[in-house]
Amino acid sequence: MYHFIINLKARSGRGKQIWFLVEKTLKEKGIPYCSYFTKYPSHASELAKQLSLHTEPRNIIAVGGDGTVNEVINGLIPNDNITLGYIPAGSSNDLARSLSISPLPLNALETILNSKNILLHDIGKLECNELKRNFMVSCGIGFDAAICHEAMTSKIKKVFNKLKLGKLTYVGIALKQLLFYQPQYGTITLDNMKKFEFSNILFISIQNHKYEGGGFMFCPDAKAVDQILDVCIIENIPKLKILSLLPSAFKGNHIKHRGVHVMKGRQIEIQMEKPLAVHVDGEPCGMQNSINISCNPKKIQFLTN
Ligand SMILES: Nc1ncnc2c1ncn2[C@@H]1O[C@H](COP(=O)(O)OP(=O)(O)OP(=O)(O)O)[C@@H](O)[C@H]1O
Repeated sequence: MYHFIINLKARSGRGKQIWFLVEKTLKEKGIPYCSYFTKYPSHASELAKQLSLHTEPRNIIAVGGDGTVNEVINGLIPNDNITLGYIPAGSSNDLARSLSISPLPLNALETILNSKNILLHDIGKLECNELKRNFMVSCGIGFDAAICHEAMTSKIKKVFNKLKLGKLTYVGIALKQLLFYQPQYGTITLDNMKKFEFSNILFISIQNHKYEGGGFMFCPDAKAVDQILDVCIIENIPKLKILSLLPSAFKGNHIKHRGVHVMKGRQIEIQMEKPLAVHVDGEPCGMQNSINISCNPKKIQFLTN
């Protein structure tokens, strides 16, 4: 049985059009399904939790953006009876990009209905004080998270999304953040062994997948099945140079630049001088100066081609 958790508000309402198409096809094909609509932020977590408490096999399909999938995996209790599928309906869709899930909803639906392979997908885990949040794609601290924080409350994002210009909002917010952002001293410790110090960190991104932030290939070598996290640190680069560096990250060519460091680890500990914005899968997680990141030992079964 397919259980769809749908965020109709994703991409400023585009989720609604996408669900209309998907539901029409399910009805035409006579496929049994249940649908649940998110009514408020974090509702997807509650729905996923309730669905995963049952013992019979269930396919839980998230329809929305990366934020919706994030909420689903934060509620889901992974077990052998649960498989997760995804129909992208967001504005950045980094999960779909990384897993080569079609941006066309009916193609993504076909993949789910005809799925022959189950991918055992890693789940990243961010911990700081009381806070514990899982992630599918990435988490980050600094400049990139500050953009997520601002985008979440941006009225312009809603307008631009409706005009199918959602990415322009992020460009505008990124330019503004870059202008005022103060790079900071911080340390990163890998696997409780290797400690690195950086004097002027712009941001640190910790990733399961190679893409994040709407198509930036910050960690070209990341794989979401190896229980290893890839880390990209951008430090000590003049602001004007950042402007030329970021476009090169769409193809992963940023890693050749001085000031870009890519590393891997199973246990990542980050200490910053002052609290900075933190995100998981683009969802804000407050201001923190000390975070720990690792992979959950339990993976999630993901429906793929
Ligand atoms: N009914 C609702 N009303 C208001 N907000 C909601 C509702 N349902 C879910 N949300 C919130 O919508 C937010 C954004 O969802 P999502 O990330 O799926 O879409 P997006 O931002 O358009 O896409 P992307 O993350 O790919 O850019 C999430 O933070 C979630 O908590």
